[in-house]
Amino acid sequence: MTVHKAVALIAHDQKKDDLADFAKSHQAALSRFPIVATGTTGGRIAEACPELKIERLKSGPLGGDQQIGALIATGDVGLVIFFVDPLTAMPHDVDVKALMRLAIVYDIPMALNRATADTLLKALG
Ligand SMILES: O=C(CO)COP(=O)(O)O
Repeated sequence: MTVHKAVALIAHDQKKDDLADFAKSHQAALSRFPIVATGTTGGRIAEACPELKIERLKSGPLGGDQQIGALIATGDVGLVIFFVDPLTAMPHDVDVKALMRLAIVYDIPMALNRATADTLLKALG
C-alpha cells in the first residue's frame, strides 16, 4: 500500500472494544500510516493507543462513513478496517453501504471482521 495513504478505522458500538484491542495489538504496524477514524471510534482508539496519531472525523451516523468514502474517492485512504455489528439495525445503514460500495469501486482492501483485518495487517508486514 502507498505509504501516504491513510488507514481508516471504524467500528459499530458493539465492536468498539474489539477494534481498540485490535489496534493495540497492531500498534507498531498502524503507526507507519496516517490513521483516520469516525468520531467515537477514533476517541476509543486514542484512549487505547495514545501514541497513534488519529484524525477524527464525524461520528458515523452524522456523516463519518461518508467522509471516509470521500477520502477513498480522492485517493487518500488505502485500507479500511471496519468492524461491523451484523446483529443490530443502524439508522445510517445506507451510509455504511455507500462506503462499502466505494471501497469496491476503487478496489480498496476492506476488512469487515477481525480475522480479515489480522490477515491484511500481517500482509503489510
Ligand atoms: O457508526 C459508525 C459506522 O457506521 C461508527 O461511528 P462512530 O465511530 O462515531 O461510532
